[in-house]
Formats: sequence, structure tokens, C-alpha cells
Amino acid sequence: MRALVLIYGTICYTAFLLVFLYLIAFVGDYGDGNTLNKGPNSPIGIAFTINVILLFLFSIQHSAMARPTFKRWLAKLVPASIERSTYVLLTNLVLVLLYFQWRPIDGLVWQITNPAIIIILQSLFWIGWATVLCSTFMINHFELFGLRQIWQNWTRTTAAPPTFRTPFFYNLVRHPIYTGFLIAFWATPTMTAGHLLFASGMTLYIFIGIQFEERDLLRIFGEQYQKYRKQVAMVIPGLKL
Ligand SMILES: C[S@@+](CC[C@H](N)C(=O)[O-])C[C@H]1O[C@@H](n2cnc3c(N)ncnc32)[C@H](O)[C@@H]1O
Repeated sequence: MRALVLIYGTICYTAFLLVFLYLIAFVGDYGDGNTLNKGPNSPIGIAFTINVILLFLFSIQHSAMARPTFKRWLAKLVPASIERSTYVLLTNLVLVLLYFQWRPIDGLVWQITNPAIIIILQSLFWIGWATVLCSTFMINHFELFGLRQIWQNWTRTTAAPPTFRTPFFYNLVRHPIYTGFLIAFWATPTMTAGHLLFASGMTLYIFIGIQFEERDLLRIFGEQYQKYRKQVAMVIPGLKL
């Protein structure tokens, strides 16, 4: 059983790495596969409806499954050691569905032609993804993606209770992973209507998701988090936001 848990969690994590790499290509419009601007065509009304449903599905899965109530319910169905890996697996599946069902929507919102600005935006795009990845390591990459849990199950050790931490980027903003995503989603020299819908939907999800996440964080860390909220910006360093 412990070996199965280890294999299952490793598969979920490996799949996540591939899905994450594809997300970069999907948003950045790289490669020959489906991207925000390349994929099955549909009339604009249908395309809009399908895309909104896909964004909604992602938001519900990603946010609802992260709540303690859902986790407690899931823990009755699957061993606690694979609860996080299962979350990662379902996130992978919803994202794959989004990659293959997303409908491009033509129409340019902006197209930058100045080569210097293009380079700046492309650099920001990569800085955004690097921020996401680095922040996961600052907070706890292996726990976020379920690897710590399956390893503890394998070694029969127990998890220490969560501790409040503010390493590196977490001194600048409370949600650097989301800051990274926001940069990566918006920094583009060519903003199509489809890309705008994706970036807007994800931005809305992030700001709503933060409200739920902070409610949990306040419950877990109490006054410490309350004080942190007063001192450190949410996603933009130095701003209230
Ligand atoms: C997906 S991560 C997102 C973290 C943060 N929202 C961000 O954008 O960087 C969510 C996990 O990080 C944990 N977390 C967030 N901020 C934390 C902090 N300052 N100290 C310890 N754990 C934290 C939460 O408890 C949750 O398990």
C-alpha cells in the first residue's frame, strides 16, 4: 500500500510538471499544439460560452478542493497521504480539458510593434513564470504538490503542524505565486480577445480565491497573519492590492 501511494503521488507530480510546462506554451502561444490563440474554431458566442465554462470549472475545482471542509470530506474517501496528490491530479485533468477545449477568439485588443517593448513584455512573461516556480520553493514546493505527504507515508513519519513563514518574496507580497501568474497572463505583446478573456477570468479567480485562502490562513495563524496583512501588500509590492 505504501509503495502504491508513493507511485501514485509520483505520477501525479510528474504529470503536473508536464501540465505546467504546457501551460507556459499555452499562454505564451508557443509550439504547434493548442494554445490560447490556436485550437478548435467556433462561432464567437459558442466560443465565449465554452471558454467561460472552462474557466469556471477550473476555478471551482481549484478553489473548492483547497478548502478545509472539502479536504475533510475527501479524507474519508482517500488516504490522507494522497489527498494533496489527488488535488494535483484533478487540477491536471481540468487544465488538460481546458487546453484541448479552449476556443480561440480573434480580434486584437493590442499589438505592440516597438521591438524594445516587445522584449520587455516577453521578459516579463518569463519573469512571471520564474516567480511562480521560485515562490513554490520558498513556501514549500514538495508539500504543495503532495510529494512530502507521500514521502512521510513511505517513511512512516508525521507532518509537523503548519508554521507561518514569510521567506523572500513573501516579505514583499502575501501571494507571490499569484503575482507571478498575473504577470505571466497579462505580459504579452499581442493581446487577442481570447487571451483577454483568459487573463481576465484568471485574474478574477485569483482575487476571489485570495479571499477564501486568507480566511483559512487567518484561522490557522490568527494574529500573526492579521498583522502580516496590515504590513504586506496582497499581490503588488508597496500597494494596498
Ligand atoms: C497554493 S499556495 C499559495 C500561496 C500564496 N497564496 C501565494 O500566492 O504565494 C497555498 C498554501 O500556502 C500556504 N501559505 C500561504 N501563505 C503562507 C505563509 N505566509 N506561511 C505559511 N503558509 C502559507 C497556505 O496555507 C496553503 O497551504
